[in-house]
Amino acid sequence: MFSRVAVTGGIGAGKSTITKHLQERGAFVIDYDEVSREIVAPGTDGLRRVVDLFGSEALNADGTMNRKWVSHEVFGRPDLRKRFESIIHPLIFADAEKQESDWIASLTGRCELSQGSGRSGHYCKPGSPHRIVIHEIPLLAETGIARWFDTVIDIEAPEEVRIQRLIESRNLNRAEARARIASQASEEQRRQIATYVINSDKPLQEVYDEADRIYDKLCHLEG
Ligand SMILES: CC(C)(COP(=O)(O)OP(=O)(O)OC[C@H]1O[C@@H](n2cnc3c(N)ncnc32)[C@H](O)[C@@H]1O)[C@@H](O)C(=O)NCCC(=O)NCCS
Ligand SMILES: Nc1ncnc2c1ncn2[C@@H]1O[C@H](COP(=O)(O)OP(=O)(O)OP(=O)(O)O)[C@@H](O)[C@H]1O
Repeated sequence: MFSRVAVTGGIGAGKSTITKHLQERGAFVIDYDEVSREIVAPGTDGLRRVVDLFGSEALNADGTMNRKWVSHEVFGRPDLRKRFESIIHPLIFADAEKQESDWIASLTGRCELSQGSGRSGHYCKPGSPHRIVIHEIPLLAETGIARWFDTVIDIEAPEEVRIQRLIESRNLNRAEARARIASQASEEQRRQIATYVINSDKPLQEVYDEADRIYDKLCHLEG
């Protein structure tokens, strides 16, 4: 069988760090931030629609989307952010669904598929090797799609810790970090949709050990 797992958490909480670790343990990972870049690459319908919304100021000289400029426009202006997201999110979900279907197709022969209750409608038969697909979705609580997943792992860290991480590693200043956090669901809202919560405000090895315990449990599920 396989399990559909969502990893979520506020910006800078440590989602990518944990997901990358679980990828090394064999999970198939779909990174929604990465997909969000691909669907606005030069020449895509996504980028054309973004330019329709914002005008050509949304473009860098080389024709790529000017992410810094778009960030300044959308964070702090919820109406504009919603319009932007209404273009981007359906494209992200469609791409992620395709990545998952392709992955399922690649399991054929290695894992017997049967109809199941998941969104994709396929589960590997009991007794087949267990596979985990992780969807890394920053805005899981915001987009209301948690029910698509068998398990939701929520990564959390105190806001000040996340702000410091963003300043150090993301080239964001304090005001930009705060504006992004203010655009996201609250910790309480994320906890409400979570099967498991991992606090990432501790040494990385301890975080990995906690993630491993959850991963091991998921791998032994029977379907
Ligand atoms: C606004 C954009 C251009 C900023 O680009 P930038 O390179 O600075 O950030 P990046 O894409 O690496 O995202 C970093 C983090 O910002 C946060 N974030 C991104 N988009 C949003 C949003 N619409 N609302 C709240 N937080 C967001 C997430 O925590 C994400 O992990 C970009 O994030 C984007 O296109 N956002 C819309 C797509 C989206 O919603 N992505 C989240 C996937 S569900
Ligand atoms: N337990 C930890 N201890 C120290 N630093 C950490 C820890 N977890 C994550 N970090 C660091 O914090 C930064 C943000 O982590 P990461 O990129 O995993 O977060 P994220 O939730 O994926 O962020 P985003 O929402 O921006 O994609 C990175 O520089 C990472 O190395």
